Amino acid sequence: MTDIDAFIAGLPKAELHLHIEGSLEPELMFALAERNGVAIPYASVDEVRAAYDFSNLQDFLDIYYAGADVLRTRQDFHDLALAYFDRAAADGVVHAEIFFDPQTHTARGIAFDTVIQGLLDGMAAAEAKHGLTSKLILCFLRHLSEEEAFATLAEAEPWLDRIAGVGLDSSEVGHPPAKFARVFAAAAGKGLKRVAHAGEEGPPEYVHEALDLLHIDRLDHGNRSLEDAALTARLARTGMTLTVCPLSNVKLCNVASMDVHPIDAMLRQGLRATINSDDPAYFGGYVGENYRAAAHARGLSKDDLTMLARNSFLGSFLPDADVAAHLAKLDAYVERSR
Ligand SMILES: Nc1ncnc2[nH]cnc12
Ligand SMILES: [Zn+2]
Repeated sequence: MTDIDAFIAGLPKAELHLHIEGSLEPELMFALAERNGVAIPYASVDEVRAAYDFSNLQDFLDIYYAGADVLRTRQDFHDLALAYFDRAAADGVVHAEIFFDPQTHTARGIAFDTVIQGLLDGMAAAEAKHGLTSKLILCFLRHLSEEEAFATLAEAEPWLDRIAGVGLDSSEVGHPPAKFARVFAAAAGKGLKRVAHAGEEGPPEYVHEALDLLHIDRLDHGNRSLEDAALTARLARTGMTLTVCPLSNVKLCNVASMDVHPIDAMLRQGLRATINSDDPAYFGGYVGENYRAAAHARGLSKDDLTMLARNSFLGSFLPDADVAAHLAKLDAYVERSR
């Protein structure tokens, strides 16, 4: 382990961009398929991993939605969540704000309540086991209609005190944020925070829409904002958090290789960038691996890494006092590491 790797391992961090369905490891996929008597189109774990070769977001999404079919019971969602939290805790994650895609499950006849109860069970178990705190963000699938998003928000109504915010994910190009302006306004009216994937594959215009029409509190990915200097300056000036996912960007061919990843350029331009894993079971690594890959390829310094971890707490939806407590622990860690 290099000095930088050891520094990253011990660095307290929050993860702000993680799709819980994207943490389904092939081993758990097989175990759940067997437990639930679900047929899957793979003969072995190696065959599953070999299928994870994507040329774009849609290639990945097709496999990701198919994989989620093994998730059937409250216990399954608990097991999925706790497996993620175990990995995250091992990487120094002390707080996680995780996405879930209820429509992927309700469309298959799995009740919204089954999904959320299982995830909440997993979150409680993680706090008891690791002291790792977490929040839930309900994502609307943008390839589905506004009407379906409103129906999902209605299903979430009994659970609103357990949901921190709403997000927007799935196929970006052709499904601009504008399509969801009214449902995001309704979510805001219910006191929910708002985040959206924008500028992952879609143009800078989608980031403008996410800001101006969805009134987002946090920007997921946002890479293509860099193509628009005025937009980049606006994001920097307003202290907007970007949840950047380096391994995802490379796996989905949005960035040609880690050697040219713009994470350091983002920091230099004053953006509040963070590092996250997106769909770690599919993209080759959890948050620690994302930090390590970016650090080695882009020559990130300990100061850069500390800034990324600091940004993860500043960009979280934790109360100010909790953020301050996390930052104090981060500072103490950095001081000890000098
Ligand atoms: N990277 C990503 N972009 C859009 N939708 C997603 N759903 C899961 N991962 C996603
Ligand atoms: Zn994502």
